[in-house]
Amino acid sequence: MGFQPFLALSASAGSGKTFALSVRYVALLFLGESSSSILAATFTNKAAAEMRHRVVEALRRLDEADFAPFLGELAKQTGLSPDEILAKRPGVLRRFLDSPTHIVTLDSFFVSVLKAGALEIGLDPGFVTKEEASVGLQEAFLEELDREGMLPVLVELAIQMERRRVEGMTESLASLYAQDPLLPPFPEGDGTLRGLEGEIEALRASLYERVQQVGASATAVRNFAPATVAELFAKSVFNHPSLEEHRNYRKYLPKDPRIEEEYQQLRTLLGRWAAARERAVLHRLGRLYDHYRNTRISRAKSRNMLDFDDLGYFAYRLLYESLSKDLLYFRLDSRFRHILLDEFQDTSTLQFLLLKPLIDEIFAGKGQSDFRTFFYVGDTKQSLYRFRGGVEELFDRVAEHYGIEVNPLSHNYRSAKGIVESVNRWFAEVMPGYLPQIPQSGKEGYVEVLEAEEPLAEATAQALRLIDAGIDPERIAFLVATNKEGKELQERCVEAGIPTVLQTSSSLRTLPQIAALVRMAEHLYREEALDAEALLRRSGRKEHPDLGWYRPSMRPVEVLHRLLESYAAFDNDPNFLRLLEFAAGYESLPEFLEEFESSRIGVAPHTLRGARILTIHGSKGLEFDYVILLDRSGRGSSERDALIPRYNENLHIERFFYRISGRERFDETYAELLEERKAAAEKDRLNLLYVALTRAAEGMIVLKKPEQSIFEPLGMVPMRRGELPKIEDESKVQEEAPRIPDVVLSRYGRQEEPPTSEDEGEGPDYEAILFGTALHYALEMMEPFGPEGIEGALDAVRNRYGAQLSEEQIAAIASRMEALMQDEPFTQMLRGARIQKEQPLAHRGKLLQIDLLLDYGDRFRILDYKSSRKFAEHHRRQLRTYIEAVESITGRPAEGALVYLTEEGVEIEGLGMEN
Ligand SMILES: Nc1ncnc2c1ncn2[C@@H]1O[C@H](COP(=O)(O)OP(=O)(O)OP(=O)(O)O)[C@@H](O)[C@H]1O
Repeated sequence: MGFQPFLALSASAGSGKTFALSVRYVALLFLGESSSSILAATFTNKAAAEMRHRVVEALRRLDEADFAPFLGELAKQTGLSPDEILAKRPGVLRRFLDSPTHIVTLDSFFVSVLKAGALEIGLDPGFVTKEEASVGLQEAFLEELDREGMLPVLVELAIQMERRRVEGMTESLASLYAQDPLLPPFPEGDGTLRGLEGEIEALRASLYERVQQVGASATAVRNFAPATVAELFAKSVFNHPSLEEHRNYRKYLPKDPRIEEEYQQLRTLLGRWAAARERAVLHRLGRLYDHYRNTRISRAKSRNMLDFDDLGYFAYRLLYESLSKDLLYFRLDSRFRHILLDEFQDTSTLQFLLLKPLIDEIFAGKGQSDFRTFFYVGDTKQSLYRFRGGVEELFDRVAEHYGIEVNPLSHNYRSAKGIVESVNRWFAEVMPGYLPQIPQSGKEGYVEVLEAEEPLAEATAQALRLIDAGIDPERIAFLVATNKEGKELQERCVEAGIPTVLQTSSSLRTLPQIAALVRMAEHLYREEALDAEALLRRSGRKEHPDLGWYRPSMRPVEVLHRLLESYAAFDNDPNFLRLLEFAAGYESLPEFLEEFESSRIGVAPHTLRGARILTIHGSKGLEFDYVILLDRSGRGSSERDALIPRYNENLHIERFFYRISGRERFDETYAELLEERKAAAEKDRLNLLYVALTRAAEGMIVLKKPEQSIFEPLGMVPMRRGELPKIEDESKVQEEAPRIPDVVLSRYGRQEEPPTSEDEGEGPDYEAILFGTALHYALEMMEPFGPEGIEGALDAVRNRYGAQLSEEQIAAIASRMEALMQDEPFTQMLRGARIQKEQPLAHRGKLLQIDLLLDYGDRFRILDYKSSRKFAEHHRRQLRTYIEAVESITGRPAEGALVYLTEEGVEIEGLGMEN
C-alpha cells in the first residue's frame, strides 16, 4: 500500500484507528524521520500515555508474536521487509530514546506553545495551569464593574434575563470567554423595545375589545385581557398560526375580519419583540463581557495561573496576533513535518484554529520533494464534546479543505463476536448511516443485559460474580454516567471488598487519601477538631494520633509531611510525593488550600490496583476486558443555555439567538435552530451509548433500569449471550463465596460510614458522621446498660465531643437513647442475654467491631446501631458479614438486627442468615 502522506481514517470503535496511528508513528521513524519532527496529539493524558507506551513497546518487542500484526502493517507502510525492519530496529529505538518526542495532549501542546511565546504577550513563561477558574474571580469582576460604573448595566441585564443570581450571568460570560476568538460582534443597543411594547399593547387592547364585541366565549376573551408583554408572549393561544384554526374563535371571525388581521400583526410584533429583547440582552452582555475578559486576563497575568479557557485565549492571541511562525518554531526548538491527530471528532473549532498554522505549514510544502505528512483519525459516532465546542463537522471540512482522502475501516479488532454483533443490532436501526462491523475475534465473549432498579447496588454484586468466576479485578471496568455516581460506587465497592481505582478524574485531589489528608490540614488550620477518624478512616488506623505539634506558622509542606508521619499508613505512595511537591510551592496554608481546590496535579500512573471506575466520557478511546455498564441513577439534565449559537461555514459563531420559552412559535429561523439543537442533543446521547457499549473486549454486563433508562432509544431488553469463563478449581469458588467485605476499611471504630448521598454533591456529610459517632459513643459508655446509665453516658459525650456538638445535638442524643431504653422489642431482646458492647472480632484477617453482642448461651444476636436510614442496603450487607463471622468463629447460630435510632423513634429490623 505504501505510505500515503495525507490521510484520514473515519471508522467505528475498535476498528484500529489508534493502532493505525501508532503504526504510522513508528513507520515514520523507520523512514528516517526524527521523533522531534512528529507531533502526535491526543485528547486525554491517558491516551497520550497509552500512545507513548504503544510506541515504545512496539519498538522493543517487534519480534514477538504479539506484535506480528504491528510488524505486518509496518512492513506495508514502509515498504521494508519484516527482516529489514527487525535489523534496523536497534538503531531506530536508540534514536527515538535520544530525541525529544511530542506525543502529547492537545492542551499540553498548547501550553508548550504558549510558554515558548509567553513573553511576547506579557505572560510570565513560568505560569501554571489549573483546572477551573479561581474562587475570587467573581469578586474581582464585580470590583471591576464597580470601578467602571458598570454595576447598573449588570442589574439591568439581570432584570432582562430574569436571573436572580449573579452566577447565572457570569456563567454566560465565562462561556463567551471560552470561545472568544469565534465570537460575532455584539449588537448596538437600538432602544426599540419600549416602542414595540407600546404597539403590542395597543393591538392587544384592540383585539380584546373586538373579541368581546363579537360575543366570543369568556376563555377566548381572556387570552387578550390586560397583561404584560411577557405574559402575553407566553399564552398558548399563539400556538396557533391563525385563529381560523382555533375552535374558540373560528365561528366569530366572519363577524369581524379585522380580528384575524390584527392577530397576525400581533404575532409579527411579538416575534420582533423577542428579537429586540435579544438585541438588548446581547448589547448589555457585550458591554459587560469586555470587562469580564479584562478581569480574566489581568487575573491570569497577575497570578500567573491559567485555566483551560485562558490557555485557548492566550494561545490564539499569540499565534494569530503576536508571533511569527518562524519565531515560534525556533522557540519550540522543533519544526513539525508530521502531524498525527487522534479522536479528531472531538476537536473544537478553537483547538483546530490553534493547530491550523502548523497544518498549513505542512501543506505549504505539498508537491515538493520535501517529505511532510498529515494524518488524523476519528469516529463521528463517538463525538461527545459538543457541549464544550467539539464540532464533528470539522472532520469532513478539514478533509475537503486540504484535499485529504478519508478511508473507512470495517473490522472490529477489539471485541469478542457476541459483543460486536450485539452492538450492531442495537445501533443499526437507530443510528443513521451505521455500518455494521465485522468481528475479527474468534471468541464468542459474554454479553448480558440485566434489569436493575438500583444499578449502583447491582454493580457490586455483578463484579463479585465476575471475580468469583476467576476474573482479576484489574481486568474489570465500571462505567458510570457521572463523577458523583463514580464516587458512590467506589464507596460500595470498598464495603464489598472489591479493590477499585476511581478514574472519574485524573486529578490528585480526587484520591480519597489525598483529599482526607488535605482536609485534615484544613481542619488544623481552622482549629476545628473534627473527628480525625472520620476523615482518615481509610488509613486503617484506630487511634487518633497526637497532633499537638501543629503551629499556624508552619509551611504547608511541613504540615502535610507531619500529618503523613502521624498517619504512617500512607507509606510509599508516589501520589503523596506529588502532593508534597505541589505544597512546597506555597508559603501559607490558606493559599495552598485555595489553590489545591482547583489544582490539576495528575495522579501518578500505575500506582493503584483494582477494578477501574470511570465515567463514560472518560472511557473514550480505552478498552477493558470486562465492562460493567451502569444506567444513570438520576435524570440527565437538558440544555438550557441562554444563548444559542448559530455557526457559519467557517464554524465561527455567526450570531447568537437568545432563548425565550415559546419563541419558536414566532420565529421560524429560531424554530429551525432549536430543532437542530434537539436533534444534535439526541445524537449526542446516542453517541454516548455507543462509546459506552464499545469498550469491552471479552465481556460486558449492562445494568439497565426498568424505567427512564438511558438505553431506551436502543430498544434494549434483558438478554444473555455466551458464557463467563469457567474457573478450573470449583472448590476455590465455594470457599471464597460469599466474599467477606473488607470491614476494616469500610467501618472502623464506632463511627458510621460517611454518607455520600444523592442530594449532596459535596461528599461526606461530616455533621451527620459526627452525630452518629457521638451517639455510638454514648451507647458504648452507658453503664449500667439501662435508663439509669444515660446521664453518665451523656457526661462522657460532653467530655469528648462537647466542643463540636451543640446542646441541641446532645439533647437529641439523649432523647434517642431514652427512646431506645423504653422500646419494648428492644428491651425484650436484652432479657436473659449477656451484653457485650463494642465487641471486637478478628475474622479472616479482618477486624470487625460489633456494637452490641447479645449472648443467649446457645445462640447470639448482633445489634448494629444506625442514626440514619440513608444506607439501609449497605447496613444489611454489613450486618450479614457480622452474622457470618460470629457463626464461623463460635460455631453457634447467630442472628442480627439493625437498630435505627432516628428522629422519628426506634425501629428494629431483624435479619437472619439468608443462605
Ligand atoms: N490491524 C490490527 N491487527 C490486530 N489488532 C489490531 C489491529 N488494529 C487494532 N487492533 C487491536 O484492536 C484494539 C482496538 O484498536 P484501537 O484502540 O486502535 O481502535 P480504535 O479504532 O482507536 O477504537 P476507538 O474508536 O474506540 O478509540 C486494540 O487492542 C488494538 O491493538
